[in-house]
Amino acid sequence: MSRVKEQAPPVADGAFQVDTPAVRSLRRRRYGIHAITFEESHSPQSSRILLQRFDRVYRELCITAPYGWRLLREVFAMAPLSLAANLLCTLWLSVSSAVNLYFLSFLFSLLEDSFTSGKVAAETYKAVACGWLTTALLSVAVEHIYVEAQATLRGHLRAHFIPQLIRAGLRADLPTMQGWQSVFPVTGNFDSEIPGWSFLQYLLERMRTALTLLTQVMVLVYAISRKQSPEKELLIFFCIAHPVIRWLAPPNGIGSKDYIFWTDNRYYHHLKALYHLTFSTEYRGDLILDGVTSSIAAEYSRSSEALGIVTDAEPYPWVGGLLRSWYWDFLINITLDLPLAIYVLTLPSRLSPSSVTSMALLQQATTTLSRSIGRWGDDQSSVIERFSQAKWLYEAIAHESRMPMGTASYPEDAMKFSAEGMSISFKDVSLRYPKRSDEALHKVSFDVAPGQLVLVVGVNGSGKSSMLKLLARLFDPTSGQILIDGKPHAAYKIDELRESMSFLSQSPVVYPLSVRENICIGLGPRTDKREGQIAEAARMGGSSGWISKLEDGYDTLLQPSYTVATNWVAGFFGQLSDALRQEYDKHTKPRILISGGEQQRLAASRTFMKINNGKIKLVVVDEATSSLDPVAERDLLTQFLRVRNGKTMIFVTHRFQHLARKADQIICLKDGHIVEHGTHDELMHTAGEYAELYNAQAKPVF
Ligand SMILES: Nc1ncnc2c1ncn2[C@@H]1O[C@H](COP(=O)(O)OP(=O)(O)OP(=O)(O)O)[C@@H](O)[C@H]1O
Repeated sequence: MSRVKEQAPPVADGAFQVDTPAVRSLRRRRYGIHAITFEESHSPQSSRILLQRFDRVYRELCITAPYGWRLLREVFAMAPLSLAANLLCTLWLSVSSAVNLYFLSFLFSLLEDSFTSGKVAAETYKAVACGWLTTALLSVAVEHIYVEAQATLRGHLRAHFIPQLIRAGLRADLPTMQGWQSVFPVTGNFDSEIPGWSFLQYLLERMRTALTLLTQVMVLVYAISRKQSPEKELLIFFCIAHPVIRWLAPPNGIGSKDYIFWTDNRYYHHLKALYHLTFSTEYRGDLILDGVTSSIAAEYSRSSEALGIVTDAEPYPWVGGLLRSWYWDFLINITLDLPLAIYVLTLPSRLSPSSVTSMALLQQATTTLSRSIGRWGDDQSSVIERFSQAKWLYEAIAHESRMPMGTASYPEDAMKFSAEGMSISFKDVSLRYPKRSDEALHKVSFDVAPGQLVLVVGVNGSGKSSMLKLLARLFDPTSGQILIDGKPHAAYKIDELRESMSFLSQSPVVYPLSVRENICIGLGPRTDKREGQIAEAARMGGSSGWISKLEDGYDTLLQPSYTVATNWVAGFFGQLSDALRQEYDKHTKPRILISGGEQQRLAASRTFMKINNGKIKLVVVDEATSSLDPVAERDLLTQFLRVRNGKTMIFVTHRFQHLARKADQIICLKDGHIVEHGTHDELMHTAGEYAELYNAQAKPVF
């Protein structure tokens, strides 16, 4: 990777926003195509600033440390043996290198004695060698146990925290989940998601490195202090020079500061999109149909030329266009490699048995210490950061929906469940979505009596789906009130209210579960899901036909969430052996594509399963037949009308001829306003918006 000349930054490089007075500011840099923004602490200029910084760290620790402590206690309570095994292994691995160093220095002093006395203490040599060997064997065994102990502890954490996170995640409202990354400490990558693990690992690692360093230094000091030779001071100097220089050197790159980076280079984005288009199978069919395959290469070359030769390496902390001055790296290297050279060069003037063993000890000591210091420096995160992660985890687990939750049961009279539909009143309801300047609904008012069939019509973007989202409380109105059975919508327990509604949306999802689970997902865990009922729901939704053609029938996984992993280099470049490739094919579950119409039928079957088995008082069907053929659409609507049985039903559809005369009332929306409202005959009479939409369905285009 080559560093290229820095491009002109969009804003002048330097501090542009003071965060905490005199302590933190944001700085910007450019590195190739990337812009980087990071927090930088000012170098302390006065004791006052230093004090402020300590105060800040102290206050943050006071807030976050109790969470870390709570996490540790919880881990101890749930997996005491596993935690103890981790601690003991860490302890041994921390001191083992110092023990090795001790044996080495002991061996050297034996050698020195042998040189000066001319006698070889064979038994002592043997004892030291045995001790050394045992330590090495023990370390190998402990490494193995440590790997297992870590895996077990991760398993405990996963089993303990993920269910709690899932419950909290499901409690969150829709607007919160749209920015879930800031609320929940998950990346969406389940395979590597182990809540609390990075915190524990950090503590164990820090403990290991600190102990290693401490014991190594102690052994070295002990070994050197026992030496009789005049080079004692020289040895000490060489041993500490490297650690001290590394300590003093500024971090290479952004270091431990928080940073974000992005690229606003439009050529780069364009190239990335074209690359994705070419190699992603989902676009290939459309690319061929659109006849653009030949122009993509030319388009790529054009944009590539416009981009020029520029680095797109991601600015990780250790680069980021912020390399430290060259002399620091020079000093670090020279203090690591040169001591031995200097020592050897000056050796002839004072050659002794002690000098030879000192040389070997020096070599071993600088290498070992340097490794330990490097290990310490590798993890740039701070204690506060890790404790904050523990705080974040507990706050996420305790997360409650920001939507005010009611306490009233729904329905208040449990006996009325299936007997009567839901009554709905919208009173001057307006809705403005976040980050939108216009209102999706403006002062909408209407009443629906229990058991009525309501048709909502209007052109695209008129607010039909928004009205239904309010009913399900995906959003709350910006102003106005919604009454359900005479009570404010928000007064009810939201789960109970939603359990009595059944929604079939305009873009149904296929969950990454089996066909059977896709049909049953709306039901509570305690509901009896008999095969006959599932088959009946599939039949009513029009899914029986296509499901019967699947090899695994109802057990088919339509979107497997787990694919077989390979060491991708071998896999991608065709170097996987035939035997492994066969194994790969055997375990790879392909994604089974079903048509848009089949997806809608599957979702409809799910809705019927809920209607047949739940206590449904309201059925909402939002443009759910758009991909169905006319026969399937008619059959589906007939099925809905058959299960009506006193339930309130709301249909949103652009093809509403079948339903128009059956509807008790029709609401016609335009630009978020109700422009017409009444029965089919009344609205046709006025010859307004509704009549135009109705007649347009029958009119030929040409
Ligand atoms: N989540 C959202 N965030 C911001 N704006 C939204 C959101 N959902 C809908 N809108 C906007 O609200 C307006 C009404 O949208 P809505 O989906 O309710 O219309 P619709 O009548 O159902 O349209 P269609 O017939 O195309 O389904 C549109 O301008 C749309 O862009």
